Amino acid sequence: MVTIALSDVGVSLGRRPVVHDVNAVLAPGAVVGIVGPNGAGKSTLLRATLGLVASTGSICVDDVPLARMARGVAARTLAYLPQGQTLHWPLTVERLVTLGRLPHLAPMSRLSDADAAAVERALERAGVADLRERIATDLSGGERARVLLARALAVEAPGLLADEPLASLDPGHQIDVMDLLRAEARGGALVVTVLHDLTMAARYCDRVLLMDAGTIVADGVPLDVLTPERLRAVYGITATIERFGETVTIVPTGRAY
Ligand SMILES: Nc1ncnc2c1ncn2[C@@H]1O[C@H](COP(=O)(O)OP(=O)(O)OP(=O)(O)O)[C@@H](O)[C@H]1O
Repeated sequence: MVTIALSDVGVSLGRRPVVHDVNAVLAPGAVVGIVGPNGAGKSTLLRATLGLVASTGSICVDDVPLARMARGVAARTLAYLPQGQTLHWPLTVERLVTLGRLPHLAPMSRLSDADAAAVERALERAGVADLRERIATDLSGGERARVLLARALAVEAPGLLADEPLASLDPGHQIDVMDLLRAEARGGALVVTVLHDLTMAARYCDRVLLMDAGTIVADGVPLDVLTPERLRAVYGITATIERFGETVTIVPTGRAY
């Protein structure tokens, strides 16, 4: 289990402040969605939380300042699925997913049976076991996205930070991935995921952080956060929000000018 505490987090890129005044405690056992318009700072916040970009304020992972954690420990604790990653090396899917075990390996050591079993579980859970012999650079965008998710799952970290895991996926695979993220959380993991699909955020997230202009402007259960007024103010859209029993649908209907 892992808890991430963000206090007054800020990030500047190229001298531009792109994230500021972010405060949140992210506890295990939940799917936390980060939503907000393009350029709001979602990916940058995720990258700062992983120590991939320099930040101000404080980021603690289980009460340990991220800056003081050894890289290997951080990499075993927080798995990362980056946004739209391009693949350059013609590796087989199985080898690519095996790279997810790197944080667990001592230098020059071989994969253990436990590593191989973790890779197998990740291939199965991401639904890409049948692609294992394929060259990853030859895959379609959606297939590649699921393979990269499998690589992140292979880490078997207590925290999973996923940046737009639904991009390129067809509706069935979107549901599969969100079901999988929810299952991870129900198993005790902390799952933090950037999403653009507000219906998926409302249906699958236990908590939603709505970002605008570099900071969190609302934080809570999805339907408390994703109100028509906020969607108008933050995204500049009108939207219908409907509930059918347990099922929620948020459909953007137009621009609100
Ligand atoms: N290297 C950089 N130098 C300067 N500004 C940058 C740099 N990288 C990103 N930015 C800016 O930081 C802001 C936040 O970018 P970020 O990628 O975090 O947004 P996002 O909310 O994830 O957006 P999207 O939904 O489009 O993926 C944007 O305005 C972006 O142009």
